[in-house]
Amino acid sequence: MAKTDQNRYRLVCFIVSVALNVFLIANLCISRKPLSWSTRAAAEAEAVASISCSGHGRAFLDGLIENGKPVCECNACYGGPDCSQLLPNCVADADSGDPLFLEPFWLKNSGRSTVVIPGWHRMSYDYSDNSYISQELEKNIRKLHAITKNAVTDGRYIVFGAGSTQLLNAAVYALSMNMSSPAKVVAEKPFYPVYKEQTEFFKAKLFEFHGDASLLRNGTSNTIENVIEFVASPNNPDGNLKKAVLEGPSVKTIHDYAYYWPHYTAIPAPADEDLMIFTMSKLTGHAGSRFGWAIVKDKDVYENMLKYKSLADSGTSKDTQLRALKLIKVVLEDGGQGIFNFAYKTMRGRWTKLNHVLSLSKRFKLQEIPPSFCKYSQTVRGASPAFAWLKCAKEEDSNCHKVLHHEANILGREGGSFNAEDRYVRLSLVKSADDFNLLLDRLKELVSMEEQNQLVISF
Ligand SMILES: Cc1ncc(COP(=O)(O)O)c(C=O)c1O
Repeated sequence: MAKTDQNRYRLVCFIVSVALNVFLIANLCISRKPLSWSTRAAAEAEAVASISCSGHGRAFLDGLIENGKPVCECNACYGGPDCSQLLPNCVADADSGDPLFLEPFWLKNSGRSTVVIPGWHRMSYDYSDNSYISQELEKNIRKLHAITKNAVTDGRYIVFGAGSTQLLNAAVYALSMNMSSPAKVVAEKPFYPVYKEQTEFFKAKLFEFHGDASLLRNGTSNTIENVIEFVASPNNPDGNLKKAVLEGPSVKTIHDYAYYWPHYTAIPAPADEDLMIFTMSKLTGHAGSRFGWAIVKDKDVYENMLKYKSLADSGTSKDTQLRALKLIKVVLEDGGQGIFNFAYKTMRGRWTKLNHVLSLSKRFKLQEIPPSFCKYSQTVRGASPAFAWLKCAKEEDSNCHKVLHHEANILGREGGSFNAEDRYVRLSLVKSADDFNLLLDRLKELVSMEEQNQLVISF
């Protein structure tokens, strides 16, 4: 190389190296820039998180304050200032479907899932496109279904609701608006009680609750007109994957997919129905945030649901939408692996333990759900339902809820609430570990009493 070329080469190297150093130092300075207005919020959040409630409760920023500190809110059956005391003779409450089993996942992922909401955040009724819906959230919901392989969203409209509860009724309104006579709203038993309760409570000229769908199926064909059928799959209470029992030109179906997540069921294929409803409550466990969404094929139905939403509450809270966006982004970060593995392992573990305890009983029978192939995990998966649908097998135990309550201090939900026989009782498996462990202990005692009684009889 000639001397002048060598000098030119050295000069270029020198300039590149100086530029690189300037860039790196500038970057370092920017990333080290101290936070300003958000530090106070972060300090408050960390202070409340550091309050110890013995692992049996939690203190919250908006909880009651005593001696200048938020107080511990204890899990059921625990008390005392730090929730360390187990309360004697406390009822094992397995009634509600409060999905607190997911709380440990979010405690472990506090950093990734925290949102800071400044006082000026989205004060308007609308987003800048004059809608009530965050486009970014809608985009991420579509991605979520694509990675989970549980629903088709291409070419569909999405409506947000205050939980899926609100969307269930919005869907009944929207579907019944174009029917020639009041819609008969039905569901095959056993069904989620809110379908009946809500339809009857919001009584309108457009629709009425008509009971069990299978009774209509068995009737004459002209009764299957202007019908709206609710189908929950997996079903609440029994965890079965279900299809509509009615079909025909004037039958509309609302597919409630609250539990169609890898936590609770194998995903056999993406759902591809005209009207599908999902909820954050059972996906991330944030029932308190009240966020659900409907995926709708028909434009008129979508617009009627939007109209319902606009008149009911002028759109879903922007704070809720921001939180939902953050949580869904955490789910998406690792393709769902983190939350879906945690949730499936927890639910599967609970189901296995429950089966083990009840396999020793002749008096109580659990529903059977066979293993099946899951498109999400690409494996065959054993059952992991959200609820146990327990049957009292003995003739005289005709009210299973009463049997559990009187003999074992367990609170379930009567079969009758689901339009089924009271010989069945639903036990929630999605609550906190404290709730589940107490339920399991009480069932163990009940089954061991059965074994002792049998020993006495055989002597
Ligand atoms: C089958 C079913 N659908 C809908 C809901 C309502 O959920 P949310 O209003 O919290 O979205 C529930 C809640 O338990 C449910 O079990």
